[in-house]
Amino acid sequence: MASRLRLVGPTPGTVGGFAPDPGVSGKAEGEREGEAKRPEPPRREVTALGGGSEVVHVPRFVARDKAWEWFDCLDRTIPWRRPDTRVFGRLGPQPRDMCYVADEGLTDLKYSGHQADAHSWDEFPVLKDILKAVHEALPGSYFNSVLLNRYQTGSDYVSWHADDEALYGPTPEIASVSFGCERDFVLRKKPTKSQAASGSGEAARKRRKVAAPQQQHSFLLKHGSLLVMRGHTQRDWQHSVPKRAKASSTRINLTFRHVLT
Ligand SMILES: O=C(O)CCC(=O)C(=O)O
Ligand SMILES: [Fe+2]
Repeated sequence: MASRLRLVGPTPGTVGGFAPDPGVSGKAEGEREGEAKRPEPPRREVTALGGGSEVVHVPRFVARDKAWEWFDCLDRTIPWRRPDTRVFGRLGPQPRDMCYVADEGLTDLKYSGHQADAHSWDEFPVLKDILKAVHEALPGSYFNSVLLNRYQTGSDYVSWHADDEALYGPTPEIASVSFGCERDFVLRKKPTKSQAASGSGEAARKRRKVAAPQQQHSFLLKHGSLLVMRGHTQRDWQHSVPKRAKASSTRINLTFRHVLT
């Protein structure tokens, strides 16, 4: 479906935490004497999903080399774990590695029957650097936790879900930074109450598809990209990172969240 896409210019010099280099002295055409040249800010694409839900995508949030430096550091130093979780009643290893970092004293994060042990930011200076870049790119935002996921191959994935736990409040902002292998990130509209009541079987799904094709949006999340979900996105939409046979290398994703205190 056609997406309602807006391209907007970000706050100059703040995106990605990469403020203009004070040493840059060349003047662009039309620039006034004494005015420092600013590097082009990364392009932002804003997709209005309707009903007060919005996604902001910054494909080149982090410069390539810096992003590889961060990838290597995260890959090597994070104590990755693959815990058992319960999906549709079945207990099994989560189909990706994870780690959770949060401010001290916050409400615990529980999902799919698993309680994530929170590490401290002080253990991982690299995460503080990435958090700083995210805060500078999103003035007014405040994140106090991050869930890290590592997808080792294209068989690793995250299934359809919404990050709609009560600890994030009714309209959470979630900032997702990706490194390494590019993967599709797909959003689909949650079924309405009457659709859900019409059944969950294959026949009901087909009936619904004919009556109203499910709204869906897909974003290719590249190395060094940022994607922000805002407003009612967690209430009204689900998201997933599907398996991809062709994805042969590791991807690391960080979702920064604000746990209400
Ligand atoms: O890996 C991603 O892009 C998304 C991860 C995600 O949705 C989650 O951790 O809740
Ligand atoms: Fe999620």
